[in-house]
Amino acid sequence: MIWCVRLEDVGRRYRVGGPWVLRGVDLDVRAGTLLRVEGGNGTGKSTLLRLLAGIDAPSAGRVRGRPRTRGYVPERFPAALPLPALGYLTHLGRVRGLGRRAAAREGAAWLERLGAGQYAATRMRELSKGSAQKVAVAQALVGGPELLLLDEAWTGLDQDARTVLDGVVRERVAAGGAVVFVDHDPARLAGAPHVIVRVAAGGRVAAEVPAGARRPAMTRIEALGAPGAGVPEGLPTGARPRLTPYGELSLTLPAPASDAALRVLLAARPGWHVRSVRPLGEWETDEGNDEGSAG
Ligand SMILES: Nc1ncnc2c1ncn2[C@@H]1O[C@H](COP(=O)(O)OP(=O)(O)OP(=O)(O)O)[C@@H](O)[C@H]1O
Repeated sequence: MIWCVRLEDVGRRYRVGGPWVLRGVDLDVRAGTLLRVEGGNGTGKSTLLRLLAGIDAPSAGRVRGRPRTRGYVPERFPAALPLPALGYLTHLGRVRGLGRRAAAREGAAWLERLGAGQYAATRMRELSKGSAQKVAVAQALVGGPELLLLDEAWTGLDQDARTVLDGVVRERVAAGGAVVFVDHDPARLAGAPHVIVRVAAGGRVAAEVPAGARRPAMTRIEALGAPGAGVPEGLPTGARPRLTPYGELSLTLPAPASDAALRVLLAARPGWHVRSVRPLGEWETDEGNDEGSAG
């Protein structure tokens, strides 16, 4: 099974000699999976999400293989900005590599979908709490992040927007993204998480697969290209390519994304000859993960 980001023996404390908030944490966040993080107040759930997001660094251990595109909704969104909502989203989209028009289009679409389209031109600091939270969610979604981290992102949203966010989470996971969320409502996305991560006081973290949950279906595509060919551009989120100098390509990816990957291979010039497409066994591993970089 492929992973998207991995924590290895990670510890975090906020001052030298201070108490460990997280300690000895080993955790795989795999492509195409939904993880729910649980634990009492102050146990370190937000700290865990910040480490996964890369906006905080571990005091011990390491983080490997963080995907390039990440979206993060913090527990408290700093909304007191003088920018209009859509201007802010467009700016973020550009930071994530979209062109100006594409970034503006995507930002507007997310505002619309979350029911905040009428606030596109409103300065962020003038937004109501609920509308600011919609912008907080939209900013995490612009650019279609491979890894999405939601820290109580539903809090403050109206019921319609909560339902939209539930749907978006399911869509991201089905498209091969990984989503990690914290929410105080135990019924949030009930039955959907593939993994429950429990953070205990003292910083120990245990991950378990809930009864009845199945690993997401994965596919492996083998293809042959020209010797020396590079990895084709535009592969879907969550696709892990391994390529030999002889042009032998092995792609492991969440099953729902396999059609999109095949389209990329067939449209590429010079082309790829697809040799096989097969479902991966539920526990089959992908040894090709070792290229993950230290974070
Ligand atoms: N920037 C910081 N500086 C110092 N201590 C911090 C910092 N951030 C968090 N902490 C401490 O780390 C511990 C864990 O905090 P964290 O916010 O990660 O917990 P949490 O499980 O998300 O809590 P809650 O459920 O209340 O949101 C707390 O004791 C908190 O006071």
